[in-house]
Parts: sequence; structure tokens; C-alpha cells
Amino acid sequence: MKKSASRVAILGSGNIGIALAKGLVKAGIFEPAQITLTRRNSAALATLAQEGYTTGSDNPAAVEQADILVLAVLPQQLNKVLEGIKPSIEPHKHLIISVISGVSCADIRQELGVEVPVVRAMPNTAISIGHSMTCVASDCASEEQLALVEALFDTVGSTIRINEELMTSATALCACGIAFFLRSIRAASQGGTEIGFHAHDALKMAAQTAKGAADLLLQLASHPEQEIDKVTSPKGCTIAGLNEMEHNGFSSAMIKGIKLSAEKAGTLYKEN
Ligand SMILES: NC(=O)C1=CN([C@@H]2O[C@H](COP(=O)(O)OP(=O)(O)OC[C@H]3O[C@@H](n4cnc5c(N)ncnc54)[C@H](O)[C@@H]3O)[C@@H](O)[C@H]2O)C=CC1
Ligand SMILES: O=C(O)[C@@H]1CCC=N1
Repeated sequence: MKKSASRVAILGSGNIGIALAKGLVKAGIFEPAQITLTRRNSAALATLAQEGYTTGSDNPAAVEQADILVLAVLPQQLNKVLEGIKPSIEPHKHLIISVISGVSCADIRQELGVEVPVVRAMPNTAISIGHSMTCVASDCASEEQLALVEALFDTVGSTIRINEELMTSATALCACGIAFFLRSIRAASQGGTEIGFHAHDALKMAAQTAKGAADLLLQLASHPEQEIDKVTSPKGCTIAGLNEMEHNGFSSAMIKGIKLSAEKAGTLYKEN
């Protein structure tokens, strides 16, 4: 994607909002000066202001200056933000991208009372280094608008388009998933320390091994069990360790955790 002429406002610049801004700048799509970051306590954005981003806490002013609006507050903070920006929304100028879990495109339009195009995007924090898995969905945006959002997120990782009903599932598998895989790498490193490695070496060894496993699947379009079969020598140590993990519920724990996260993701806004 070539350099964009758009102006972006990220309303709610916390963990994911800042990660997105950094990723887009790192990819060369936007200059920091094209991105406005808002947050209730804008002093927390001082370092980003020094890097050239426009920062502040005035959401309506940010909306007026931008054509792409990214909603990145917590679900329970959303209605207040929408109430504040409602008078500044121009349906033919603005495209709204929401990364908020559990809030539908229709919820946002209903709260705004305006027929503005809304696209949901579910990235993960690896977006800051260009390795996000981002799922994109909309119930109303044009093909052109969806393609624009996909192209934006393609610059900061991989993107797939899904049905909006699957957005809470995507939240669990991909956005929460970063934490699940990080915890499994941490656990592997703790095992490594117990069998003789210094903690920092064990962590590096576990992380690079996890990266290799993921790349085997992505680069060879292979299946996990096909790759596992190549590691497990008969009567060997891999199958002994793997079966011990399964007897202790390894796959089951991951599956149950992902199911619970998906259920929870669907309730975050409604619990409001
Ligand atoms: N953290 C993650 O990995 C991901 C988070 N999400 C979604 O992104 C949203 C944000 O999550 P996080 O970044 O983790 O939360 P966060 O708490 O780090 O960020 C939210 C930010 O919004 C700001 N904020 C609250 N009210 C505001 C207002 N009225 N005006 C301007 N800013 C305001 C807060 O000060 C805070 O900095 C959530 O809805 C979450 O579901 C989606 C994908 C991944
Ligand atoms: O934990 C959460 O609710 C958010 C949504 C996905 C990642 N973090």
C-alpha cells in the first residue's frame, strides 16, 4: 500500500491504540503527524507527542480533523465517547473502524444515530511490530471501504475477512490468543530453567522454538500433527513429554480457555 493521504484519529490510545499507530507509522503508510491520538489523560501521550503525533483528550476536535476514525476504548467506555462525537460525525466523510470487543457495527450506528460506515477490525498487540493477525468484518461498509481497511491492516500483519457473527470468536483466538501463546512460551522457559538453563537463555530458546513451530505451519502450509510426527521418534523422549502434557490436559485447557474467552468477549458491552 502506498503512503496514505488520509488523516486518522485513534480515540482511546491505550495498549492497542498505540500499538496500531506505531505499526502504521513503522509500515510507512502514515507519518506521525497524520495521526491524532486521544486519551483521557493526554499527559500519558507526551512521548508520542515528541515523536510527532498529534495528541490530546478532545475527541470531537480529533474527529473533525480526520477521515478515518478508530474506536479503541474499552467496551464500557464506548457510549460516552460516541455521545461526545455524535455531532461531529459526517457520514460521507468519515469511515469508522472499531477494534472494540463485543460491540457490533449496528450497535455503534444505533448509538450515534447516524448511518455512517463502520468496519470492525480485531488485531492483536503484535501489530506494533507488523505481525498482527487481524480479522475484519462489516454489515454495511462498501467493498471499497472494506478493501481499504484490509489493505491498512495488511501493512501490519495478516488480515482475513470474516462474518461479523464470528468476531467474538476471532477476539478469543487471535487477540486474546497472543496472551495464551505467550504464557505457553513462558511455561516452556520455566521448564527449561528447571532442567538447567539460565532464565534468559531458556526464554530465548523457548521463544525461537515457538517461532520455528509457527513458521513450519505458515511457510509449509503444513498441519501440526504432520510436523509433530516428524519429531516423535519411536519410544523417544518427545512422545513421552507430549503424552504427559496431554494426560495433564494441555489441549483441553487451551480449548476450554478459548471457549470461555469467546463467551466473555460477547458479553463485555452488554454487561455495561
Ligand atoms: N489489548 C489488546 O490486545 C486488544 C484490545 N482490543 C480492544 O481494544 C479496546 C482497548 O483495549 P486496550 O487498549 O487493551 O485498553 P486500554 O485501557 O489500554 O486503552 C483504552 C484507552 O482509552 C482511553 N479512554 C477511555 N475513555 C476515553 C475517552 N472518553 N476519550 C479518549 N480516550 C479514552 C483510556 O484512557 C485508555 O488509554 C478494547 O475495547 C479491547 O476490547 C482489541 C484487540 C486487542
Ligand atoms: O482482554 C480483553 O478484553 C481485550 C480484548 C482482546 C484482547 N484484550
